[in-house]
Amino acid sequence: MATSRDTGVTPQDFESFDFVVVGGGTAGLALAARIAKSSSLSVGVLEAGLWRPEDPKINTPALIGQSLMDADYDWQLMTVPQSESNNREYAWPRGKILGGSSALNFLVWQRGSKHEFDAWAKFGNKGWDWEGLLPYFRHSATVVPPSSQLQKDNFAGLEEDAHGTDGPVSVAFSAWFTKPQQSWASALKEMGLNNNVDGLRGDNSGVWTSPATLDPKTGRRSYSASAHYEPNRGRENLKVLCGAEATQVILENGKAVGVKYMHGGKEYFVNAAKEVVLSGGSINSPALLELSGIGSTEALKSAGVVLKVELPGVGANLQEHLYCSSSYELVEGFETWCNLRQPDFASKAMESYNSQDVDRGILASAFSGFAFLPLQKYMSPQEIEEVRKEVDGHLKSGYYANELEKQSVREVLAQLDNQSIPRMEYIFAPGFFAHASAPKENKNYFSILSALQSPFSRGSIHITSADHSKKPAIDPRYFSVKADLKIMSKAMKNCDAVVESGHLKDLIVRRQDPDPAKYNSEEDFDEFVKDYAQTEYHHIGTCSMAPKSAGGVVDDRLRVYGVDGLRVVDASIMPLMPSSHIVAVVYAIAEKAAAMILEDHQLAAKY
Ligand SMILES: Cc1cc2nc3c(=O)[nH]c(=O)nc-3n(C[C@H](O)[C@H](O)[C@H](O)COP(=O)(O)OP(=O)(O)OC[C@H]3O[C@@H](n4cnc5c(N)ncnc54)[C@H](O)[C@@H]3O)c2cc1C
Repeated sequence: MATSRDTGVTPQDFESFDFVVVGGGTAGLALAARIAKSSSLSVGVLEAGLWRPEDPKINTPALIGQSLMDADYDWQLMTVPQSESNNREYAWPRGKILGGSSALNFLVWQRGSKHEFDAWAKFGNKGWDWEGLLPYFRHSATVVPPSSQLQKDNFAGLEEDAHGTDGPVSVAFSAWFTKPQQSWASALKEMGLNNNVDGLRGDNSGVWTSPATLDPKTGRRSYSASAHYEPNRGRENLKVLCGAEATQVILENGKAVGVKYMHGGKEYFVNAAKEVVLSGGSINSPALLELSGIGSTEALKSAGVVLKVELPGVGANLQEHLYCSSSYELVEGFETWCNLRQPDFASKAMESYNSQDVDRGILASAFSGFAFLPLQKYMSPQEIEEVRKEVDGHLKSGYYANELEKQSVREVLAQLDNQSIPRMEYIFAPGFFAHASAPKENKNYFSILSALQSPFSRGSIHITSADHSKKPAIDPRYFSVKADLKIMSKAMKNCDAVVESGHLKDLIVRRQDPDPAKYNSEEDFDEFVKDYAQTEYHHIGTCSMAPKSAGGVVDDRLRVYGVDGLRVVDASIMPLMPSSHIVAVVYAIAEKAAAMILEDHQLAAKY
């Protein structure tokens, strides 16, 4: 059973603040801490989950995945059946814990392509281009450069001027690598991918080694509870109430004046003298807006909620990366995360992890091998033309819910020939990371995860009832634009070409997934993807930042249209998916939002 610690705050001392932040997750804690550090304004954070600072499942990097869909840590959400994915319901894990999804995530630290952020600005969001976000990417983290050995052996690199040197989140490179990762990177380079020394400078194309949210001093995960809450716990003007689930934002005369919440089975109200900020994440922020009467007439009517502010974009423009895995059995002689399944190996690994050595070994490691490709690297011009045609058809057919959805899709189409913007990601997993079969005992594997970076499908999230305890209907409409399926299944098929290169061939016994006895043709691979693709946990867009007329929910200062004193600050405001893992983007959004909020109250952020 997971243990938790008390933040020392009760509903009785949580009655009124200048700012009430809903959600002590990635963005919520980063924002709250920056405001509290920079001013004397008071900030109260409501978090549904508990604070678990000593939990090894959270702190130990290589134990990722162990807390997913577990009620002690996770909201345990599922999608509705996905008709284009053989009616599967996908699990959508989300952190329900202080630190939110940054406590559960896979620690990867990336930023995407600068063109994608420039597109955010193009949609009408002043100051949200790459140059406008870069200072906040820097403020959010302290990035430790790799050792010269790591640079030499594992292609790890860093251009120091692009990175933060004194931000709250600790970012560093894993010190443990499995040898086949180097061979995999060499094979991809031989196939024509560029060797990108540092993929975090706005050009993320090619093969590179990614850093992770690791604290090299402790060997632990660095996340928003450890980076933002713990160092600021003593501040008089910052209070965090855990185990408190917000159920409604209360509006008076068009202004958000506070939040109703449940704690210990009782209902309470907390007053917000200046503003309420929703940081509940891409699923819960739109749901809370709808529970509060803010959303589309249709969605609120069918849930039985009285409409207070008509805002049709709430819950629309849902975008998600998906991935699907290929697994490969390795010949004898390599060490991988699979070894951690052996009790002797695992206990020795735990000893070195606890030993305080500089290099804490395998348990302090995270995913680090990445390749980002344009479609042109594995699809023919004719196949790319078919993608264009199909998406063009959807643009004309009424498939997309609003102008922003169309604009964001048109942007991807217009840039499809720009090969510096990746559309596919390959992740090297140093272990068994597949879903169609189980690993064989005492065998080692590596896996290649093929992840769709610029989905054309758009979905939605809406509440189904006025009762906050009922789960929302999550409908990403996976593969409703079939091009998304083709782009993924062709990328998976292309993995064969990668592993058959001279660099890897002799290291592999066989491909285990997709099973070569069953999956060979292009159609077989399509079926495999439909049956086994998984969420990459990167959900965005449901409270998009864009002009209201296009379907936006917040303006470019993240203020909710039609309500005073209410903002949304989390992953849900991204109008177009970046081609990267997104936690670094969420932290940058929170840092930029804190600076804007302080500015709006005639104050300046302190770094
Ligand atoms: C399993 C997993 C793996 C991932 N791997 C990576 C990765 O390796 N790299 C990467 O860059 N990204 C990764 N991501 C994505 C990234 O971590 C998230 O996109 C990001 O953390 C989201 O931040 P957020 O602030 O929007 O939401 P969250 O961090 O999820 O925060 C929302 C918080 O609000 C709380 N909350 C919600 N509703 C209420 C309510 N009504 N009342 C009170 N509290 C509420 C939640 O409990 C939560 O703490 C992963 C995500 C998951 C789940």
